[in-house]
Amino acid sequence: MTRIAIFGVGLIGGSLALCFKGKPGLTVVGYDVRESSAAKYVERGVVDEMAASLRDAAESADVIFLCVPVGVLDQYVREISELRLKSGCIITDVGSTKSSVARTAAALRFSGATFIGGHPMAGSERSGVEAASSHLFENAFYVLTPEPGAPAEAVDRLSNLLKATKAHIVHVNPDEHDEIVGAISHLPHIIAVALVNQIRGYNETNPLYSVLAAGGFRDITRIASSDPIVWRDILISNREILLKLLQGWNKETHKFIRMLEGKDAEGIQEAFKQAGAFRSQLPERRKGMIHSLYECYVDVPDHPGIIGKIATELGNARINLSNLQIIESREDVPGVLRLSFRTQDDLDQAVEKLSQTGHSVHF
Ligand SMILES: NC(=O)C1=CN([C@@H]2O[C@H](COP(=O)(O)OP(=O)(O)OC[C@H]3O[C@@H](n4cnc5c(N)ncnc54)[C@H](O)[C@@H]3O)[C@@H](O)[C@H]2O)C=CC1
Ligand SMILES: O=C(O)C(=O)Cc1ccc(O)cc1
Repeated sequence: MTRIAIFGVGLIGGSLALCFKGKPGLTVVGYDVRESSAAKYVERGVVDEMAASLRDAAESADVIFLCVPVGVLDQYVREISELRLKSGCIITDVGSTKSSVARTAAALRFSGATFIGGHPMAGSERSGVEAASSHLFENAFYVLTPEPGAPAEAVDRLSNLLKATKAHIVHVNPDEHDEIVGAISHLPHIIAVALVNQIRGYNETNPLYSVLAAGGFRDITRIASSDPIVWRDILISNREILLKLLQGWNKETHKFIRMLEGKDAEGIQEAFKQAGAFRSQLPERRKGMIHSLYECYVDVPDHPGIIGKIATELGNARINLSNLQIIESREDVPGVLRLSFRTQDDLDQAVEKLSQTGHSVHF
């Protein structure tokens, strides 16, 4: 039996637990400092057992997953290094930054255990075990950041275990990870929050701002609803890289200021053209930072009942819809529905079914 201990059974810890639970040869033990989190994961039954203490969970584990906010990660790693761990035990984490925890772990001795940093590159703006899903990591990248001297046997064992997530394992150096993920995930979160707060300010004097906020605003700001504690810790942990990235962002916004001041129509057009060309090259259906679910868009002509009709068609074909959102629903323009599914298979079946029945489906 391989005993897996999950510390911090929230969105990511709970999703990992659901991937492992019920697999032959695996037992999943949960531990959370917060009573409210522990009560929720026990109630949802995402783990086989609940540990009474961090020591109990760690000392009996073959693999330990640290799924706590980045700000307390180093402290957990230090605490665990002082325990009598099983020989061959693997300690890994899921933190969104990797340099700090890698440095902390490299300076510690784990007597017979190995630390291997990790970061599943999938998630959502939701948090807590109630948002956990065994499908969360399917098709996403799962970054591992093993030290050059880490035993290959331990890295292979962890990679094999992670097959249960259906994610693609990639090895990246911790500093390079923080630079890239800073740019593609942390900076966008800052921009989304800053943008929402800018509009929130205008809305205080005129509530029409939020009334009229349409699909584009919602699309670009979804991640502004992310957990404040988790993101406070990520940004502080990656602050040096983010300060450089924000200078780059300032340059980009200044380009627009100059183009608008100079009425540079060609420059504006070119900026949209270049951005569109790069964006259209991004992997379409691979899950990752942008798509947290399997999604497609369906054009809906503006007549009553069409939304119900589409939902019924999918229901009759036993295709499970996980979410449905109207992106645009003004009376004078055709609408767009965003349909979300939990698996690639459901999405593929839905696309086939809706295309057969004459709907225009796109991604
Ligand atoms: N949210 C996301 O989409 C992703 C998050 N991550 C990383 O996963 C880790 C966990 O994030 P989530 O699962 O989203 O958060 P969450 O808030 O859903 O879960 C965090 C869990 O850690 C527990 N916890 C333990 N010690 C804590 C302490 N001292 N202070 C606060 N909470 C404590 C909480 O009770 C909670 O159950 C973070 O390090 C984050 O950077 C990685 C990939 C995606
Ligand atoms: O919801 C989204 O698009 C995300 O960006 C999810 C996410 C959040 C944090 C991570 O470290 C990795 C992925």
